[in-house]
Amino acid sequence: MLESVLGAINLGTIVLDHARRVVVWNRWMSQYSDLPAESVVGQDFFVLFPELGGKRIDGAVRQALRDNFPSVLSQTLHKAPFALFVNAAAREAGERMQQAVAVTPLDVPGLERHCLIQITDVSVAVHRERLLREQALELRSQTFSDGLTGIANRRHFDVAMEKEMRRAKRSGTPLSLLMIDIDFFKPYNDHYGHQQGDDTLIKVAHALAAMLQRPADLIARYGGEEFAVILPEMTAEHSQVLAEKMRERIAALAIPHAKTELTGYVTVSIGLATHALENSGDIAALLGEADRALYMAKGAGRNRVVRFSSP
Ligand SMILES: Nc1nc2c(ncn2[C@@H]2O[C@H](COP(=O)(O)OP(=O)(O)OP(=O)(O)O)[C@@H](O)[C@H]2O)c(=O)[nH]1
Repeated sequence: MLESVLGAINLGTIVLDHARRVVVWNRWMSQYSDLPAESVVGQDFFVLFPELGGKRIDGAVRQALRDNFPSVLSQTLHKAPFALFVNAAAREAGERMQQAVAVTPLDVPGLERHCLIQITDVSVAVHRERLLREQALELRSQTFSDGLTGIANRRHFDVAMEKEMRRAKRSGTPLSLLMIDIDFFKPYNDHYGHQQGDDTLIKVAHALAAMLQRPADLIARYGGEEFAVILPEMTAEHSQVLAEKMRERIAALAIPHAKTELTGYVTVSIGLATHALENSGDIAALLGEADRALYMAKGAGRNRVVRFSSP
């Protein structure tokens, strides 16, 4: 009965005696290792499988036999200690079965202590776990990026802004913010249609994003056709130079705009504000200042950069 059970059980079962010789090697082990019981029983386990010598399993067997101490091998550290393959194709490709291994001391009446090694196939669980992890990463990136343009979304902007404002205050470095808005975008949409409006938003977003070179610089889609750029450790003067280049770059894209009152091409207006040590304030104040500068750029004729200065 016990032999039948051992043969049918869906688990690798190995028993070693006190001298680490194989006593039991069940059918599951033969099937996935391609080694029949006859070829292994009676032999020193670690001579049969020299690659396991000195590894965690070696220590676990030693602990079980000598100290009567059971172990479960960490699945993350020891994914596939045994050369077991789910099928011939996997063997061919060298892809080992993912394994969970437990080593348990076994007291056999009248004999010295033995140890039992149990191996479970966890390939399916590991695969599922990997999928879940990938999905989690994907979801995370979706919650932080704008679905249309692929740049950071408003939530990402808010998180980055908090972080950069804290950093600026701590280190006493300046923090600049640009607010960029496409000019006459409503008439653009009305004339060319929403789909082409979307395409233009994407082009503008990508052209602006390509101009940022430092890792901490961040461009986000702040609203419908409005972008915000966080520029840590950048003075008002430098930010103004960059903003001017951005404005020129969008004009140079030469995206036709039949309904603009300006150049005949898509243009942007940019408001700029900087907080430095002396006026380092809160996020709402910085946003308000950049917004006010953008409003002034619009009022002054659009297609221009305006730097906030206190009245
Ligand atoms: N295609 C498209 N249009 C959008 C999107 N989000 C906002 N808009 C449009 O952007 C336009 C914004 O227009 P307004 O803010 O009124 O201003 P404007 O026409 O750009 O004029 P000024 O900003 O004063 O130069 C509106 O027509 C919105 O429908 C979007 O995701 N896709």
